[in-house]
Amino acid sequence: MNMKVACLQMDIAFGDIEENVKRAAEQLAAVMEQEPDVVVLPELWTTGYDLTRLDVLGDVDGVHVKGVMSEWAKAYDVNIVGGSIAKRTDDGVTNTMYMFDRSGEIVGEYSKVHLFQLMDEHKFLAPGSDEGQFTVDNVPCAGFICYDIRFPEWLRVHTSKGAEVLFVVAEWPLPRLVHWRTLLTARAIENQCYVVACNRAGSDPNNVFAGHSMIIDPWGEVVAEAGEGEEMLVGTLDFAKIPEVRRGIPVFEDRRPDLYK
Ligand SMILES: O=C(O)CCC(=O)C(=O)O
Repeated sequence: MNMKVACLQMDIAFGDIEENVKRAAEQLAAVMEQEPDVVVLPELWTTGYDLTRLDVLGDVDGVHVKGVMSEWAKAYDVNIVGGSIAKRTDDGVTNTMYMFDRSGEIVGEYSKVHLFQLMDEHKFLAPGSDEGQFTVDNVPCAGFICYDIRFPEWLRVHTSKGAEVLFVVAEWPLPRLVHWRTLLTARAIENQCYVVACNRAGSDPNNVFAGHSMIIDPWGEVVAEAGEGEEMLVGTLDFAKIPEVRRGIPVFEDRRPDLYK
């Protein structure tokens, strides 16, 4: 079985939700000509890192943007891994990913559990505590947000439970591009699964972002990689590769959970 995935590596207008919804809608319409099964958006794609204004910009219970993405999924008959948005509740603002199936139903929700202190996330966001497991056309998947990829044990929790595709959405800065590429590749190799990573392009008042969205196979080979600018990255996952790689090097059988979790 194959699955065609598309990452919308968009530039994000700082704090301008209306403009960002318009930009995403345009990229989505354009990429649908390639008939992907799944479309992935970047982290905080409606607001960017406008952290000091998230108490105002945050989407109350995610209702507005959930509605927009649900309509897109239905209209295009496509699964959507909805990047993340600032979700506002009485308990604070979370950096939250919503996943939709082709009928526009929400099939998953995940709030970033590792907040990135270097960019002050811990001062403005509340951490999540739930796992981001979901299925796309019956394939078990999991969602992660940016800094999460520095915590291999968190991704392993999900692959141990069967995830075959790890979707990563990010606003990863350019100065650490080498970490982005290396960590994503390592996560694919050690988990012997696909990694689909959608980063943003462009800059905000504090950072220049790396782009370089990537699709990596279970052997660690790059299926597709974007450049630094705005781009729609499309690639095909071939699920026959997962058992092939796992048969060759049976990492999951050889683990010693009696010594470590
Ligand atoms: O870990 C990094 O270097 C980048 C993380 C990040 O930018 C984020 O989590 O938003």
